Amino acid sequence: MKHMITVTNIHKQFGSQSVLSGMNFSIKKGSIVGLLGPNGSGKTTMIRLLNGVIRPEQGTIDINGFNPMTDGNVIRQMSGIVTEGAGLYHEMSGEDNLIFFSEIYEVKKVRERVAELLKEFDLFDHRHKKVGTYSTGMKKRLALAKALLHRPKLLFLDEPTNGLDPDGIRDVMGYLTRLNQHEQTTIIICSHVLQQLEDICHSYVFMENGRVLAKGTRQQLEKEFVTDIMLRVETGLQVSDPSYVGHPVKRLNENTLLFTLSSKRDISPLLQEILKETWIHSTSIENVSLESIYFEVRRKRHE
Ligand SMILES: Nc1ncnc2c1ncn2[C@@H]1O[C@H](COP(=O)(O)OP(=O)(O)OP(=O)(O)O)[C@@H](O)[C@H]1O
Repeated sequence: MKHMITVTNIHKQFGSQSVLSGMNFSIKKGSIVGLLGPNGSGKTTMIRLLNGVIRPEQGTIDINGFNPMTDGNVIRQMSGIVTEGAGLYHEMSGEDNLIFFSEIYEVKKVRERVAELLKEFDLFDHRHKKVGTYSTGMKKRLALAKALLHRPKLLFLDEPTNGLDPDGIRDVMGYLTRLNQHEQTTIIICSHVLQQLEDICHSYVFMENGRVLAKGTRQQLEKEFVTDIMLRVETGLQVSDPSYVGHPVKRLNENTLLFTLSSKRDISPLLQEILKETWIHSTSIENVSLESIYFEVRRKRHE
């Protein structure tokens, strides 16, 4: 598959502060990628470089064959961006905001496109209200609609779910998944709320202090960084040893045991062994969530 973005050895300083020091990663066309890292790790700076708003001291960026430093306008035409500020006009209605930005982006059939997006984002009934009176969720949805007016092939989202309630988060995530499936839009999401990204991202770039700590699909990261599997089993099994059929085990409460396994392949034989003796009501792997992989990556990198 072809790459939409290739970032090679990017360095960026603000005054004497080095913010990015040798960033390398690439993003496949049509994928959803999570750019993750703690506050101040340089995520927003990276997005601004990709957009051609600021320039690096060193390194190259290729976006679909274009260079943000010289072809910023082409890249802004083919991409949409949602940032914290969102750049909406609060004294204007939601609809007028979208019409205004349609002209900037030279959108064709403005009325139809604006109505379509207002409906898609559940804002049609509120289209005549001033944006200043909108709730946080409505503003976020309008910002997304604004970013999508010109049907961009590439979408940058900086903390798209900040301030949203659980329903709002689910709606935005659902919309992004559909957009990616129907239009093959490449989507880059910066966030530190890992749980929300788990279901929608195809791959991840973990950042820290302006560097890439690790990157890959969840399966790749799991393979590289998760050595032991922690399996939680709700069962009537009575164990007295610190181990059962060769696997270390710890009792968490009356009916719950935590097994440490060296691979997922150990799960079926272990459960079969338990079932010979007693019941099992549920099992779950404790340490393969995106969040625990992320902590494991950081722990291993700091060893
Ligand atoms: N225009 C600027 N001038 C000076 N310093 C800046 C500028 N923009 C960012 N920085 C600094 O660069 C560092 C990285 O900031 P950046 O906003 O890229 O991080 P981030 O990973 O997006 O963080 P957050 O999760 O808090 O949004 C911070 O120390 C910030 O203070």
